[in-house]
Amino acid sequence: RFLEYRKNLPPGPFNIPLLGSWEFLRLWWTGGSLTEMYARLGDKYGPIIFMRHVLDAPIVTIRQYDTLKESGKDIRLNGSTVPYFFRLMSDFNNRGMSFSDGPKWHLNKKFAIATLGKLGFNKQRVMTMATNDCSSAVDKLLMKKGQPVNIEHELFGAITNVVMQVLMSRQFDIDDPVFKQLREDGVTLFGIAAKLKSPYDFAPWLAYIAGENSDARRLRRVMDRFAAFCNQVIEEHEATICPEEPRDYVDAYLASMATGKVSHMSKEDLRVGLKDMIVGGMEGPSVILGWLLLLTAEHQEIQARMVAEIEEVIGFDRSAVLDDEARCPYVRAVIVETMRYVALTPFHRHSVPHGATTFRGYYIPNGSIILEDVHSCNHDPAVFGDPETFRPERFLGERGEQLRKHEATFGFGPRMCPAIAYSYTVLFIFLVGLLQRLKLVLPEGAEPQSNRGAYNVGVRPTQPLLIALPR
Ligand code: HEM
Repeated sequence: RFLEYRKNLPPGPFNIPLLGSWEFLRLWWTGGSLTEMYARLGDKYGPIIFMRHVLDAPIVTIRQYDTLKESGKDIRLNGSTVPYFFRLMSDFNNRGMSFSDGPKWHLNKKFAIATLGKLGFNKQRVMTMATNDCSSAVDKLLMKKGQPVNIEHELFGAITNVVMQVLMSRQFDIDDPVFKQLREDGVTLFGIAAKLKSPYDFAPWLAYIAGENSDARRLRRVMDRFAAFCNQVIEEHEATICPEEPRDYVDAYLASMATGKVSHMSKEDLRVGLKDMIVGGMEGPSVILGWLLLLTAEHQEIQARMVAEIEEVIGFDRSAVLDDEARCPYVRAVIVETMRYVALTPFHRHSVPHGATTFRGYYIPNGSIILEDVHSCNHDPAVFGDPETFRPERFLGERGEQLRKHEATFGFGPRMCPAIAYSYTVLFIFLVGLLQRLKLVLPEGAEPQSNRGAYNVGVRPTQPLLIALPR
């Protein structure tokens, strides 16, 4: 470790041996914001910052678009199997997608992108499913008769059911105890995954003696419940599959596995990968939709401009179809601006799993945690001018198209979210479907939403209440 200190490490603040950087200690003590801390350090040290955490654990933070784009392409900086909790979430066997790496991850991800493209992520099919789910959500909101509703909760079932159909041809009632448990487990999983370091990274055996309420035991229970659920889904599919006509993602995987031509595929990999997609598919779209509607309610002038565009292009009597997305540039701009402004996952966490490496001439130690500071990219004043203002117009026209590249919510390079096109389509359908029939307002006295909401891998709205009135 001493020799490591003498290498050409990236710049960063002073580290106290074994205790790590004073900056982390202060953050832990004062409960400050990680994004603000890195904004301050970035001004001083530049786009690559080196710090140590407790027990000297190396943390390399990468900031700003150009640097992030370059590091995103470097597969050595995009591993996922160093933290103990990540290994637990990939079954300690490098399975699935979100918490695995190496050639097997690459092949599983390639399969997922290709299959989801052919199946439900085929835009027209997603549009039809989303339209139906959105329409029943609007009916439910109208039944609230102007009472403030927790919009994230109300729409969670509708938007999540679209991805559930694509993955496993299932729809759930929002009060279904299985669905509720899946959601709760997804939130717990993200909460634990957000921790920068855990004692189990240094001493995995601690997990054997940890108490019932420790993170290790809680996560183990979450994983067991996901395993039981996914195994049941897989068994049901095996009993009813018709390999020539896959109904959903699980069918497609089983059919491909049965050909025997693909050595990286197994039922265990399917189980863990399915868990990754359920968790990703539940959390991302529902939280972003909540933000989208709250910001729409807060900025009435933006809502009015969207409604005018919808009226002109689609009208109020028919649902949106495939071509409408391109014909409603302002609605699209509002969705992109929401992604940028909120920066749902302000830090993407990867790691360096197989030996030390270098980046832009700097030495990056083996086992380093790589933090991609997405917030710095989405809120770069040099690129966006007024990043703290919610201003969808910035994404209109040719300049807007150029600017979209700097919006980094879905990540960079090979580690990018596999469901980007799907997410934009579903959000478009829901936003149009809701605005065609509802006027959204904030309850009286509600505070404007802050994008510094509670951080739990993703940033959730502080107060997700709004009123839906018939239009
Ligand atoms: C608005 C919606 C969504 C947002 C904002 C979002 C965001 C993200 C982000 C930030 C990552 C990590 C990128 C990185 O580590 O660099 C990711 C990865 C992932 N997402 Fe999404 N996501 C969304 C929707 C979905 C949906 C609907 C699914 C399920 C089908 C999904 C499945 C996944 C999976 C499996 C990964 C892991 C990919 C990998 O590590 O290689 N996401 N997503």
